[in-house]
This record gives sequence, C-alpha cells and structure tokens, in this order.
Amino acid sequence: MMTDAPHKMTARDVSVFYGEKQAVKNVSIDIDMDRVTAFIGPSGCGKSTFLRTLNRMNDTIGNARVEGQITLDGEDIYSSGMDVVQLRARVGMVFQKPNPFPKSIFENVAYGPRIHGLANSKADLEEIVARSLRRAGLWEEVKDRLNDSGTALSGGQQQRLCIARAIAVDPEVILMDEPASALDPIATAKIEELIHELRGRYAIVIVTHNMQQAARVSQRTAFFHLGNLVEYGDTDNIFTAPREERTKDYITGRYG
Ligand SMILES: Nc1ncnc2c1ncn2[C@@H]1O[C@H](COP(=O)(O)OP(=O)(O)OP(=O)(O)O)[C@@H](O)[C@H]1O
Repeated sequence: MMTDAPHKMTARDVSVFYGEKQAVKNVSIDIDMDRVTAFIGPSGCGKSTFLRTLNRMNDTIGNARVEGQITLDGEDIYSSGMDVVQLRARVGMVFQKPNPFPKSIFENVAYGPRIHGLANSKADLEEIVARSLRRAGLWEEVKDRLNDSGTALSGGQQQRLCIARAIAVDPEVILMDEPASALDPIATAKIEELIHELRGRYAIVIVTHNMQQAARVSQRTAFFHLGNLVEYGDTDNIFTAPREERTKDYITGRYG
C-alpha cells in the first residue's frame, strides 16, 4: 500500500487535546495526490478534529492543542516559519454547511485570488472566476447571473460555489468535512460526481458519516474510533476485507 513516491502530506503521532480531553490519539497517516482519502467512524471519534489539523483550523479553537508533526511537501506546517494564510490557500477547506459570503457569486470566487494577488488584471480575474466555477460544475447554472448574491443559490449550488471558492486560489489539497450531509440526494450526487472529476488535480480528504459515500468516492479509507486511527488502507480492502475487528463491526453496522 505504501509507495516510495513522496507523500503530499504526512501526519506523525498527531494528538489533539481540548483542554484536558484528548480527542485524537497518536495518529500517523500519509495523504497522496490524485486520490480521495475518506475518514469514517462513529460520531465523536475525532474525524473532524483530525481533518482540521491538516490546515491548522484548530488554531481558531481557543482550548485546542495539537501535538506531533504534520508536513506538506515535507515542510512542517506547525513550524514558526509557516504562513498560515498561505497554508490555508494550499490546503483549502469545504465545510458541512455551505457558507458563501453574503456577496455576489462573482465576489465569492474572486475574493481569494484577489487577496493572494493571483490575478494581474480584471480580465485575468474574470478568467480565474470562470475557470473555478466551471471546475466546480456550477458555471452553466450561474454564468448569466454572476452579480446575484451567493446566498440566493440552492444549498447544493452554494456548496459548489464554496468548492469553486476553494479551487480559485489554486490549492494542492482540499479538505471536505461532510460536504454533502446538509444536501438532498440529487445535490449530493452532483457533489460526489464533482469529487470524481477533481481527483486528478488535487489530494482530496473527505470526512463522511455515510459509508456508501466513502465507498463510492474514495480510493483510500481511514477508520477512526475513540480518537484512534484503527485502520487505513485501500477502500476496497477496508470494505471487503478489514483486518481489524472494530472496522468490521463498524462497516457491518454493528455500531455508529
Ligand atoms: N471545540 C471543542 N471543544 C471541546 N471538545 C470538542 C470540541 N470539538 C470537538 N470536541 C470533542 O472532541 C471529540 C471529537 O470530535 P469531532 O467533532 O472531531 O468528532 P467527529 O468524529 O468528527 O464527530 P462527528 O462525526 O459527530 O462530527 C468529541 O468528543 C467532541 O465532543
């Protein structure tokens, strides 16, 4: 399962504490390009907490403390030299609840490239916005109303807008925290299709409660339980021949 190719991201012995309480326990994992990695496990097992360590979103939670090492292209993302704004552009995030800014569709996507200085001209910026919306599978639906508010879109469209916003700053890794759990089945199918299309370009990590979804969209699956990474491997193996009893119990629906 492990290859010699350099990993896009690595975590080594990562623990996360909220005050005294340890939510993630000594997790080590490699995240590779061109793959979708799914984090599954019962509620409260630490999936979201661990996901947030990968772009230092835990920094924004007052009592959270991270131990261990996480690298991006071999560089320690918790080192003092790391620019966190830059890091979050390279490792983008899409949340459970679509959270577009209360601004136009255009501005939602243009904001990041503008603050990161990615466009040299207005035409350049328009091109980035169009390309990002196309990649997010939203262009056809919004191209004639780019000045309408992002919040006026349907839930599924808002989530694709948030994906376009993440893509616009040219990330290398995209973290998705239950990106479809607030959406209806049709909007969910569109997000899953989109994840397929994006896979060749980015390393994608998705937290999902939905095991069918993990099986459909991912090539690698990590099973978490009580803060531990119990098992990590090819999705097919995890679902058909798990090595650990706890994984088997979970995927056969014995708990969770
Ligand atoms: N901000 C916080 N402060 C204190 N404890 C927290 C905080 N966020 C999460 N926790 C606790 O850390 C543990 C892991 O939570 P986390 O949300 O990472 O799990 P999860 O597997 O993503 O769960 P779910 O699938 O329900 O979102 C839980 O016990 C939770 O109560």
